[in-house]
Amino acid sequence: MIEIRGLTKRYGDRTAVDDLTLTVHPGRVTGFLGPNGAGKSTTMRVVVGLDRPTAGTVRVDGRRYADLPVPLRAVGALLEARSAHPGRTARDHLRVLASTAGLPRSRVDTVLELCGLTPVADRRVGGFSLGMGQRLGVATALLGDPATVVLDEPVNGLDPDGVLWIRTLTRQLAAEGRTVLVSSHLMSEMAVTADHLVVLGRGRLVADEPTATVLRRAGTRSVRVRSPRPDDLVGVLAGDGVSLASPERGLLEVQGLGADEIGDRALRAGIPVHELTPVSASLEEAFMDLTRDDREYRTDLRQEALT
Ligand SMILES: Nc1ncnc2c1ncn2[C@@H]1O[C@H](COP(=O)(O)OP(=O)(O)OP(=O)(O)O)[C@@H](O)[C@H]1O
Repeated sequence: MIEIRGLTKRYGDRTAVDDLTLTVHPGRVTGFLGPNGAGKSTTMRVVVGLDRPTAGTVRVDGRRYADLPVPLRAVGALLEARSAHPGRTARDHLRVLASTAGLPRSRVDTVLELCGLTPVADRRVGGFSLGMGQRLGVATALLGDPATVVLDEPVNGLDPDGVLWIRTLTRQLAAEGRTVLVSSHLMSEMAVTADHLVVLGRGRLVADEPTATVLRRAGTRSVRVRSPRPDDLVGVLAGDGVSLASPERGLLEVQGLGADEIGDRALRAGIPVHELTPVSASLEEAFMDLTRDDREYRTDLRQEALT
């Protein structure tokens, strides 16, 4: 379990993480979402002891990172910075780490196999593709058979097979009862991988809830209604909690009422309706809504949303 309490991290006058309180529970995959610069990597670096908090505490299985007897056994991490020496083979890289941490040598073969690296285990890391490097990073994270696994953007650089592999692996790790925190800036990926979502915006917690709840909320956003008597329709629909917009004459976008209620009210008032269409938000739109006020690089995100 990861317990983050009142975590603030500042770099000079820039606040990367702002009073974050969060518990990441075992037995499920927690997706850590947020636009670029939201503070995900910083939080993860603090969790694994690579950065010191400006304020607040982080505990893994009830202990501060510095107090963990064998950190690699407690928490394994894939972070953005590559640390493998390019001249070493994957197997040697893992062997050195295992012997430094006092881990059994047998773990090296186990994680090579788990990460699909057995066929390339004796190749130099310098010649690895981005995807193979990413797999080696995951192998390194799992070397200590840790109860907590932290993966920062693990699908970056992976081909579709690799993406599927990460999805299956993270779910398997969670099913084994581990605590699994996986960051991404893509809601669509997290929606199919994570049981629970934590969303950051500008270093602050924006959402912390089951993926199913986010998806349900993203379900139906508004209803498009076409009528030759839009003004009369506005009269019967307007009210508390209802918002109405008319992007063109004869067309209303209604939020706060379901299609059935709108149809019933129109019928009672004898107003003809020519179209009644519930409009769903895409997952990316739901995510954009959650973080609307918290985006640091708006144009970047728009471009991503289009791809
Ligand atoms: N070492 C550092 N020195 C100065 N500023 C930093 C440092 N690391 C992060 N920041 C700043 O802190 C903020 C949060 O960055 P962070 O990398 O944690 O965000 P992120 O959510 O992981 O985004 P990304 O997906 O782009 O990595 C950003 O504004 C970033 O520029």
